[in-house]
Amino acid sequence: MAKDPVRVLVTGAAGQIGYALVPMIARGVMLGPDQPVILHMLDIEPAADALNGVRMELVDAAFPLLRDVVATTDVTVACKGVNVAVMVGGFPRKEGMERKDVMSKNVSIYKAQASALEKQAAPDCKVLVVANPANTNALILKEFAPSIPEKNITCLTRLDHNRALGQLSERLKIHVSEVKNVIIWGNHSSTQYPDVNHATVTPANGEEKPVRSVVADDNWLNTEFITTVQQRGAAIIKARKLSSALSAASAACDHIRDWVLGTPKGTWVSMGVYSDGSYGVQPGVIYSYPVTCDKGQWSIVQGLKIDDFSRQKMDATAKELVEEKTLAYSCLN
Ligand SMILES: NC(=O)c1ccc[n+]([C@@H]2O[C@H](COP(=O)([O-])OP(=O)(O)OC[C@H]3O[C@@H](n4cnc5c(N)ncnc54)[C@H](O)[C@@H]3O)[C@@H](O)[C@H]2O)c1
Ligand SMILES: O=C(O)C[C@H](O)C(=O)O
Repeated sequence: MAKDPVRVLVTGAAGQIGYALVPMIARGVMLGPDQPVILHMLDIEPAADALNGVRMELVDAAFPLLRDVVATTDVTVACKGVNVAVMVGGFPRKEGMERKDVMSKNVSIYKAQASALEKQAAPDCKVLVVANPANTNALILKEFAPSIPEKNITCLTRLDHNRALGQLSERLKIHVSEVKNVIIWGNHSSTQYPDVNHATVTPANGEEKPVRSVVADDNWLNTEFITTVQQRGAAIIKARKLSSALSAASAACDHIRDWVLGTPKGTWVSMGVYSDGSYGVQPGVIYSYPVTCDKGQWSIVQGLKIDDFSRQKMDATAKELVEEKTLAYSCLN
């Protein structure tokens, strides 16, 4: 018997990420090849024509899984009954801008959209915030939508996680699927800490080994690898004059797919989630942790050994998140 369709909201759907993301969702990349979807697309009035163009292309693409499309500039209509909300709408960083520069514009959007989601979305709606500053936008959304369970509000650090896997696979000249269990700790910003201390490499038909021993270059792992992953967003902006879009859309699909359908046994992924104090991170910020997912619920991987190098980097990114939170509230006053 065919499954009931799932309603997926994409805000900022007329933008770059939106344009890459909606066909992926309509093809089953996010929720599976047997899961029909109804796409809800929201953008603002100046982008209404472009949004209608995207809607027309979705019709023209004749996706078998796509049951309906709602394309609107009305946030109440957009959020009605949605089961998954991917919040991409906002203003992206341009070359030369720091992420803090987009803070004031974007946190006010997330405060306003929090109440629409709270009132209109399905009670079990899973929310993924992509727009920057992603962790702090997600925190504002959580704080202004108190009836949405906090476990249902997350932000995207899967792109950073995938970038770390990509760097290791390039360095080792192996396929990316042979590397797993990197961790992105903290903020989706240049203070994030990409940690390889628990990551492993498993060659086809080979034995699983720690990434550190296979790379055999601690200096590279502790310096260039980290800064390359931290600065990758800026490098893409410099090269494209636009921020990353196809990789962000793909990572958003990975994030929701693993959350809904589960992570493979023995594998964790990185997600920005509301801190419960795990690993000495203060509660009250959305911090990226290693998580496993089962039956639609994520859990933080516990008990990993943290050395002094990691501790200092995990604390630095937590400190930035606390500062961002203060700055966000000052922008809202
Ligand atoms: N977390 C990540 O890994 C990650 C990666 C890449 C980009 N981003 C962020 O994602 C966001 C989107 O990037 P993009 O390149 O698609 O930008 P974009 O400018 O191409 O698209 C953003 C869209 O949002 C719309 N928008 C603005 N205000 C809105 C509102 N109040 N409601 C609904 N829609 C609204 C705009 O009209 C535009 O169509 C940016 O904030 C960017 O920095 C995050
Ligand atoms: O860094 C940015 O502003 C863009 C985005 O968050 C990215 O990581 O590519």
